[in-house]
Amino acid sequence: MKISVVGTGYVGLVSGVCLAELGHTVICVDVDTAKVDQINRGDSPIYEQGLDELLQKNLGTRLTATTDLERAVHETELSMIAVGTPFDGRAIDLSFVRQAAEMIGDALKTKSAYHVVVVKSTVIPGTTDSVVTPALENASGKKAGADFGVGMNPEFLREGDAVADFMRPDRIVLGACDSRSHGVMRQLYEPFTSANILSTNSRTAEMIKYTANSLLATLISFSNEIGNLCKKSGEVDVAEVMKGVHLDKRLSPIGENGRRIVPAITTFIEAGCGFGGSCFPKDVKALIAYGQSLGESMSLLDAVIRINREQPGQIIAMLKKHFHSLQGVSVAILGLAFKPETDDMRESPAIPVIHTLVEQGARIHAFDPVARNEAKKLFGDAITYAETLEDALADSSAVAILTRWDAFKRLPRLVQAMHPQPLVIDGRRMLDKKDFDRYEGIGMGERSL
Ligand SMILES: NC(=O)c1ccc[n+]([C@@H]2O[C@H](COP(=O)([O-])OP(=O)(O)OC[C@H]3O[C@@H](n4cnc5c(N)ncnc54)[C@H](O)[C@@H]3O)[C@@H](O)[C@H]2O)c1
Ligand SMILES: O=c1ccn([C@@H]2O[C@H](COP(=O)(O)OP(=O)(O)O[C@H]3O[C@H](CO)[C@@H](O)[C@H](O)[C@H]3O)[C@@H](O)[C@H]2O)c(=O)[nH]1
Repeated sequence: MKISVVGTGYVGLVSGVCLAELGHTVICVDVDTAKVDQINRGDSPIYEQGLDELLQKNLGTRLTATTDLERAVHETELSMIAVGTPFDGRAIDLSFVRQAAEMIGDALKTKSAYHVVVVKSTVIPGTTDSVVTPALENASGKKAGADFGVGMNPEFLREGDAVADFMRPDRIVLGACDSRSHGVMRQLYEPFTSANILSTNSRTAEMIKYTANSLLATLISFSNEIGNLCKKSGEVDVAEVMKGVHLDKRLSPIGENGRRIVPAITTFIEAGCGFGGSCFPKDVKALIAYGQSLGESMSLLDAVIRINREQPGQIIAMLKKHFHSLQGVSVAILGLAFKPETDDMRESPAIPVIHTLVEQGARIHAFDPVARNEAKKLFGDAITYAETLEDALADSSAVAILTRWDAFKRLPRLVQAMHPQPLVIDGRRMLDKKDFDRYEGIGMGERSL
């Protein structure tokens, strides 16, 4: 199938490259000439495991990039809109989606063959039907359903695992205005014979995406609230508590052989220093705003966001337990991006942690295996940036782990060689307390083993 993907950010580029790998012919379109040129050189503008290899493998044969949206629409059967939908504090900003739809509609004006337009961006329920479809109809002078198809296909990939998630989807949600559009959209994913495909209307597809992210964010804030309580209640460890809770057969069913089926919920229950990234904070806030615009209080999701906003403060509180003042204290911060395997700093818990520590006079030596350049754009000279884990630890009085990078598992050996050992603050509960002289873990009560 011939596909054009409009927007070459995380979602657009990963989708375009992976669809080409599946055998489709893909034209990636972006308004950003520098990005387009970079893609055409075989160099991905984003850091994502395995993406460069697949890009280089398919480039020039099944994959090309361009700024010429009109040509891309004319040469393909389906266009995917994968542009940003930032949250402006009150509602999601649909200007990029609207603009992309108008540009596609303009191109459809001079195209006689049937074309399907699919929204892949995360948009609030009703957007595809009441914003995208009218924009396409007005610009093209044609009628949705009769002259062209429209659909909504939310994306569930995780940054850092985006290629693997796209290539092995656990579900594909297809919303569309009619069965013809549904049929064309199904062809996109024909190679995925074992994925669950849920066909519905666009409004439901839009709601599924927000609900999925809101549930995961809720699980995290729930674990963090319980973790903060465990921390204060003595010999209690949130990791053990969650294990005990999730052995409930209603959460982790038992199969016919008497063994547990893959536990239903084993992830997103890890207490930590909070969730970040370009999706959870934005999507939960957007759903709250949408719900409140319809008269719903959305109080549960409001609490999810409030707990998350306060959670990085746990790192500061643990440090303050050990240092009378943070003035002049040398702190190694490990992990700057919002999670491992990405250089994405958007809404990273490291941002409030570092700003607070700098305000209180601490000296920060920060290390992240891939996010150093992105972090420099945010913190400039206010902190120093280590090249290696060893370099970050040198002369530190405290070490705070903010993301779960595998590389940080070397920490016990490195810390044990230091005299005196720095205080270790484990914001992701990835290390063993027993390996350190002085250790504080999120959600781990004072005297827990
Ligand atoms: N990042 C993720 O992990 C993720 C996962 C699932 C869903 N989403 C959703 O997917 C959407 C895109 O997110 P992203 O992170 O890929 O965004 P992004 O900001 O990384 O990329 C958007 C791209 O669209 C381009 N663009 C804007 N207007 C354009 C136009 N008119 N024509 C062509 N290109 C245009 C921009 O130049 C940019 O390259 C958002 O709605 C987001 O919520 C993101
Ligand atoms: O038990 C956990 C799991 C995650 N996190 C944090 O949650 C955030 C988000 O993590 P993750 O979900 O792995 O990353 P994203 O790339 O933001 O992916 C989410 O957001 C995407 C964009 O909508 C969706 O497509 C994905 O399905 C959804 O998992 C990160 O800051 C993690 O540190 C925790 O604190 N505890």
